[in-house]
Amino acid sequence: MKYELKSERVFDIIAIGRACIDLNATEYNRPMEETMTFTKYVGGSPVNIAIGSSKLGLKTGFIGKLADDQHGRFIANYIQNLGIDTTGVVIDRAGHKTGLAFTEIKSPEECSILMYRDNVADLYLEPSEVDEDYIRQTSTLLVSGTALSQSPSREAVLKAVSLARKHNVKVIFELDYRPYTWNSIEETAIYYALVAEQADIVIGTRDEFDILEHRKGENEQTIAYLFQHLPQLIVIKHGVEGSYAYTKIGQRFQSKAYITQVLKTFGAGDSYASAFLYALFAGKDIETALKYGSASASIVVSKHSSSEAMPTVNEIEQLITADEKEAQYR
Ligand SMILES: Nc1ncnc2c1ncn2[C@@H]1O[C@H](COP(=O)(O)OP(=O)(O)O)[C@@H](O)[C@H]1O
Ligand SMILES: O=C(O)C[C@@H](O)[C@H](O)C(=O)COP(=O)(O)O
Repeated sequence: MKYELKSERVFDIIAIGRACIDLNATEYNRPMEETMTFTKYVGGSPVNIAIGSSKLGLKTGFIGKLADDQHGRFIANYIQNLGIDTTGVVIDRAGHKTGLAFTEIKSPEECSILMYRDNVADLYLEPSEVDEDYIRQTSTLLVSGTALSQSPSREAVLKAVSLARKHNVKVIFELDYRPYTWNSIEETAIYYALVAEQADIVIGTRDEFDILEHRKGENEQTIAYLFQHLPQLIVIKHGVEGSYAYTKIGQRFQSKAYITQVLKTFGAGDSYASAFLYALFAGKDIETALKYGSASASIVVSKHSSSEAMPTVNEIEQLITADEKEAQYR
């Protein structure tokens, strides 16, 4: 079964939300208290997805607010050099700062993120800074849940979603739940539901769907709820246990995670989303798209960064083929 995304506009994907800095512990397998050096990368879920998509050859743009500082300029240069369109990027003139994510890698299983996100420029994107003509040029709009956590970014995103609907742009909602940017779980559930009900594709982990539904649920309950609304395709990730895709017409697809030598666990979701979406644009069926997402995530969790480590199509396909060959001998 296919859910085809058509590459018929100037952009395949425009992502909206944060572009920040990841500072990943250079000496890993220890607590952050004992880490003396960090390596700098571009980070932030939606820009990571834009980077991953662009590396896979999709025509990609980004809408977001960058701080007028060294970090903001580093991010802008990095994404421009990758060929991501930055027409929708706005520079903050009010002194807000770039968000920082320090990552702790205690062991491959024990990773955490220490985020510095007070007064971050990305959450100051104004509705007036979202341009209708830009949105109408894309086939899909990728919305990050964190961008809904505070005003005015929340209203900017709601405006983008409404323009997307007006211009027949498919809305992809990546739940991307970061607890520290929200005031309460009740508030998160309200805005998540608002956007999820209007999205065409919703992607998240099982835990993130629990936040959206404000209850501990099962996949079957989630799809029964969301398929009463606009979504056509729902992807629910279960970490190393694999992932599922459900269609409105009642199909269910599944992929395992590709076992690898894990260095750290973050970056999995963003690389998964870019490769899954790439595969839908490439005309692959949903089951194959799940494999692309899972293989891409497996590659990224074996490397040090989230953004820089985003794989090429060739790397993803080699991993899938090698796994299939190996399965013949198992
Ligand atoms: N330890 C792991 N080894 C290999 N693949 C993994 C691992 N953890 C996650 N993945 C892959 O990444 C996907 C997304 O991971 P998950 O942890 O569910 O999302 P997120 O990173 O958004 O929290 C999973 O569906 C799986 O394919
Ligand atoms: O999203 C962030 O702000 C931090 C990311 O850049 C970081 O690399 C990360 O946590 C990615 O996590 P994922 O959701 O597991 O892909």
